[in-house]
Amino acid sequence: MQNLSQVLAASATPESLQSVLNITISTCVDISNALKKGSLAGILGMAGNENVQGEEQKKLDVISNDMLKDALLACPAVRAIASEEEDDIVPAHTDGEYLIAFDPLDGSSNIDINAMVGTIFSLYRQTGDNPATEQDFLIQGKEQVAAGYVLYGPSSMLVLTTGKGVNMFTLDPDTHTFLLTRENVQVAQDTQEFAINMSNQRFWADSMQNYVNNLVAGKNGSRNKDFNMRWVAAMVGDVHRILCRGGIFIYPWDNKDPSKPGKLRLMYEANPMAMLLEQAGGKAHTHTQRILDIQPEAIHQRVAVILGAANEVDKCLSY
Ligand SMILES: O=P(O)(O)OC[C@H]1O[C@](O)(COP(=O)(O)O)[C@@H](O)[C@@H]1O
Repeated sequence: MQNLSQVLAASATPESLQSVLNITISTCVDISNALKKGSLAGILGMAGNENVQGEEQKKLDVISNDMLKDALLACPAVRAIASEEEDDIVPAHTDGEYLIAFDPLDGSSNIDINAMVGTIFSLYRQTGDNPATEQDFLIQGKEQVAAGYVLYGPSSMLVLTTGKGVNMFTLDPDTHTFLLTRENVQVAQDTQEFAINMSNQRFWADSMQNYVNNLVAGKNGSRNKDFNMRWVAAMVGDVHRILCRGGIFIYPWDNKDPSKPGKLRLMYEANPMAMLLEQAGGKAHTHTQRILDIQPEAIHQRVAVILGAANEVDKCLSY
């Protein structure tokens, strides 16, 4: 079975990009090992601070962020980093080639119940003579040179694209290496499985309420087929299910806080997942545009997300 380095070399991935990916992913192996210890290592529970999003940080949000930050700032190919847990971007090496944005621990509400969580990352190639600024990160998602996530579940899995399809790797706990277990993943065009937090239904736009009501109506409704629902409460887990067996994932706009266009963050949640879905033959949109075409305005910008099976995303948008 091929390991990650062999797959990256075989796909002619530039060595400098390989170095950033290898450091990111080997740090995820350390995070995976830490997670396995859980409360034995005293790493569960709250950290006692709030992040720039106004969310209470979990201890593991901070621990995983510090592990990735320290490892990436020490990598000469890294120009700067941006993280869900960092207020501002952090410049690294001015002569570095890559900007990396990451969500160190996605699905934080699942940590203390021992459910699925993950690390999501997005890379851009950019050089410059001056230390990087936030402005340097505001690049459309379609310019990403790599995107992926590590899912910490029953097994730890890496799902990665460098723009040449999507591959899945499984962590061998004995050798601590990711081995290729599924190549060139493709998502079915149609589906009968949807993922959305139904408890927010009364806050959605009428169009979204109509769309979801028709899913729930199943055979008795205009869709003439039954739909199943799943909600992992960790985007990384819901997207992984869709890459494995299809489906649609939606975190729509809602009027709980009309000032926010959505809950999920563009740079280190929506963009990397959108690149993975499109590389796997799926689609990823907000209510109004393709996510990878969005011109970012801020590092922690939020967007609505509708992604998954291409025909079902089109159906949802038709509402
Ligand atoms: O709590 P809700 O409304 O179900 O939202 C769950 C969503 O929020 C998130 O947990 C947000 O991510 P973080 O945990 O990184 O803040 C997503 O992973 C998930 O899809």
